[in-house]
Amino acid sequence: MSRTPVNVTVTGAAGQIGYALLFRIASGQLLGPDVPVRLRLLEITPALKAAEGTAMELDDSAFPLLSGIDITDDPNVAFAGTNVALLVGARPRTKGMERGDLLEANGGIFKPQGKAINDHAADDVKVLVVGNPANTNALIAQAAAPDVPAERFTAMTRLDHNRALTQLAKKTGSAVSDIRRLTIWGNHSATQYPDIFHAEIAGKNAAETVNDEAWLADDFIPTVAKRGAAIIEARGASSAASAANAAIDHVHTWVNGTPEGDWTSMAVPSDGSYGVPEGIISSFPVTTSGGSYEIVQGLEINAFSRTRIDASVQELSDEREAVRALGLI
Ligand SMILES: NC(=O)c1ccc[n+]([C@@H]2O[C@H](COP(=O)([O-])OP(=O)(O)OC[C@H]3O[C@@H](n4cnc5c(N)ncnc54)[C@H](O)[C@@H]3O)[C@@H](O)[C@H]2O)c1
Ligand SMILES: O=C(O)C[C@H](O)C(=O)O
Repeated sequence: MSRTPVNVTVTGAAGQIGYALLFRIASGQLLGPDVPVRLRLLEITPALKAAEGTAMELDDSAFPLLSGIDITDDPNVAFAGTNVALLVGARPRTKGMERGDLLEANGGIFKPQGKAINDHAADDVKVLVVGNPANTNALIAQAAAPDVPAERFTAMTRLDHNRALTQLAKKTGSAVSDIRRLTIWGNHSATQYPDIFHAEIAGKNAAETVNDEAWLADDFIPTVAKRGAAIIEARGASSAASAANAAIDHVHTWVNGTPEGDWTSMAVPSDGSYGVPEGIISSFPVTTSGGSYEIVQGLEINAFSRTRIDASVQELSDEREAVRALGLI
């Protein structure tokens, strides 16, 4: 291994997603088959032993690209020199918890982590927030890191993007690899809007190919938007391997670029594009190149899409107001 290892921090490393994610990072699927990685695992103190168990299994896998593993319950240590930060650990909603309680509990996690990233991460740090509510958790972390360029803080809607690809492929009898330019707009929540009006299937417009607005409104959109809840209902636990897969996809695309003529979906700080209020972390169509991303510009938004984008963006604005009122941003 001649290259300096890339430091990758994973929070919530002993959780379900962590277990599905770490082995794929160590095998080179996150950054590439020639990029050595050093893993930093952050957990809460009671879960350190479980994280150590996972680290033992990582050792036992003898991954040629894995140059070392550090385990800690201190964010300042976990984010020291980190190049890629995957913020997975979060406080789940429990019975009787109001939305405000959930945001406040997560503020207690993401604010100090944002500050630790601000104070200790490498200059080129890229942050992906997976832990829910992902968009607003990313906003909280970003607000606590004024010295890090805001655009380095992103949240994950790639799982929604991948879910939408498969639903559309099934409906049209095509392969997921035939589909390009699909977009998830807004929040990683049930208000998200999977948009196929600019998508193409084997070069033909997807909405025209489907030609079934009732299916779009009553089947496709709710199936994608409520898929997380459907998985919880079926498994008794939230999606883990598919979420880890999407996290790998998100960072891999961010670092290595989108294919020519295609784009992906990432929740990123809005620059005001498409009427989305500046600063909220909302999902957009983005292209990536050379380790940076750009929001795709100039798409025509029809009335069907406008209503749905606005509804999801309104939810994000409300979440921003709620965390502002709690003093979290
Ligand atoms: N954005 C998405 O598409 C998406 C998809 C699936 C799941 N999720 C979310 O990802 C999160 C993790 O899911 P999971 O199934 O791995 O949950 P999990 O409960 O199995 O694991 C979470 C882990 O985070 C740890 N943790 C809690 N607070 C922490 C802190 N302050 N610092 C470090 N670690 C901490 C816990 O100890 C636990 O090990 C959840 O919020 C879930 O809702 C998001
Ligand atoms: O953890 C959840 O609430 C669901 C998760 O965000 C998912 O989309 O699978």
